[in-house]
Amino acid sequence: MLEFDGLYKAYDSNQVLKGVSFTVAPGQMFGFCGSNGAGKTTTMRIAMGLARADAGQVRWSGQPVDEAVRRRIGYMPEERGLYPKMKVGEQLAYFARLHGMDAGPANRAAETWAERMGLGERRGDRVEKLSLGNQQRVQLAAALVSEPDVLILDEPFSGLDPVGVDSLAEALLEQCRRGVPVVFSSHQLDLVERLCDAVGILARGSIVASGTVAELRSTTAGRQLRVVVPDASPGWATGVPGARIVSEQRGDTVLELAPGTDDQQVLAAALATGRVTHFAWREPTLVELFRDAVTTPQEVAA
Ligand SMILES: Nc1ncnc2c1ncn2[C@@H]1O[C@H](COP(=O)(O)OP(=O)(O)OP(=O)(O)O)[C@@H](O)[C@H]1O
Repeated sequence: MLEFDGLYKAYDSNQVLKGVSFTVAPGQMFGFCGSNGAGKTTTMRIAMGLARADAGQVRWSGQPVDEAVRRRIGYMPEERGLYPKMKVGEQLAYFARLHGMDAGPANRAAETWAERMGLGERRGDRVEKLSLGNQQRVQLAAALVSEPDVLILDEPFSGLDPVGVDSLAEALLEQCRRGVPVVFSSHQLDLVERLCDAVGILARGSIVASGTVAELRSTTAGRQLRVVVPDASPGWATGVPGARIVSEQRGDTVLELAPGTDDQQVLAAALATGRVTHFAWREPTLVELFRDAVTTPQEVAA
């Protein structure tokens, strides 16, 4: 288990982290979300020993993460960290050696990962000659080349084209299948929703929502119903008891139903205004859950 336990961090008077706690199980893909400046990078940097927490601890398998443990962590920093003049293959082998691999296996792993990230033909090129997206792939390969026990990746998908996203996603899912806990930060919430078994949303210095996307959905305040009545008179749902109109656009209405409200009453009201072509409960997307979590004043721990 990778545990982030009660992390506090202030930069001068800016109290960035106020008790950040979450756990990532072996084989779990954890999406770490939060607005710009919420403290995701700071949290990851603390795990990697690049920033010091004022309080709290990061543990792996019950042990505080120290330099020896960090050698077993594949990390992708937000600021990236490649040597521009070094060739792709040499660079990957170098990172593998840094993590303790011998020369032979390091060279083989470099070859394998260059190939897997679609960089096979660029192995002999200097990194600075590559496009930004391809440099990103090298950076990812550098995090994966030592077959780490844990992966901590700061916005690994940013800047990748759809093919790059797919090859990285597949590589990460494979790591999860090997039992590696993977935590990555991202603003691409559709991707997080698609890939992650668990999500943590950081806001106001702590995790305000965490769990599977299904769990986050079950803790949202109201249930939403989408009703389409193409010929409806505007505002038809205004008088339906327990229903609040969230949006209404040319007969396409989203309603939030208070607990205990009978959806059949809503259906009857809809039928009374015209022909109903769509009537279904609507699952909030992660984007909507995120907006809700970062704007809700009280903290919602799941
Ligand atoms: N070295 C530093 N010195 C002073 N303040 C810092 C330092 N590093 C980060 N901060 C501040 O800490 C806060 C959190 O920044 P951080 O980079 O961790 O957020 P983030 O969630 O990763 O944001 P983003 O999504 O924009 O990358 C910000 O207010 C930032 O200005």
